[in-house]
Amino acid sequence: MIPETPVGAGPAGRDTERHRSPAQDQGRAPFAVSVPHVLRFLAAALRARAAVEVGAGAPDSVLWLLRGMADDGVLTSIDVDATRQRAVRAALREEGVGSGRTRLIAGVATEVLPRLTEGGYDLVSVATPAGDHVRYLELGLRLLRPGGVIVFSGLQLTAQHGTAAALAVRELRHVVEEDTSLVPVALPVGRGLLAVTKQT
Ligand SMILES: C[S@@+](CC[C@H](N)C(=O)[O-])C[C@H]1O[C@@H](n2cnc3c(N)ncnc32)[C@H](O)[C@@H]1O
Repeated sequence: MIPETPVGAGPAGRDTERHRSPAQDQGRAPFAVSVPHVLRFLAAALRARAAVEVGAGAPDSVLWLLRGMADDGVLTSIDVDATRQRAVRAALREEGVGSGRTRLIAGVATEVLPRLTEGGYDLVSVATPAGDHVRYLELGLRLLRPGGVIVFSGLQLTAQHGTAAALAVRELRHVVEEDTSLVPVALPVGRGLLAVTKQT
């Protein structure tokens, strides 16, 4: 039997019953089809000690990534919206997450990512709305150590033809398919998820 994972337990902090989001509720289940579960799984499988998140938005993805990462792992989270980052910082404090576990950077991802260490990361998670995904793939792959993974969530894999979201997915898919060194998997999780690793 797979043991139930108590929400908030583990490296990211203590359990808090008060402010439970839908994603956290899913953490009560042994397993669930959810983006946070995939992020935690990838972070754990990769034994991630260094990860990057593009588009923190809400605290959930930050907390679940940290839960999967090594106890001393550091998550660098980039978001252009400083207000959202303040909310993330407050949630991390409330969960008892040590300040050394995260590096919150307020900025435009395409400007911040090139400043990060090449080959220094196990996992890159992209959760921004459709737009610069091909650029994020290029910049994200540069950051990964051999065997590292870049994962896109909220991709709208089934977006209506002709929409900006559909175009973004088509472009990303085209670039991934063209590069035979890349190993992708698309999953119907959330609005659609694509994980890519590079075969070396
Ligand atoms: C959908 S939310 C992310 C949700 C969150 N990761 C979760 O699942 O809990 C998207 C976030 O991307 C941020 N964002 C959008 N464009 C960005 C950019 N160019 N650079 C950095 N952050 C960006 C937005 O401010 C927003 O907070």
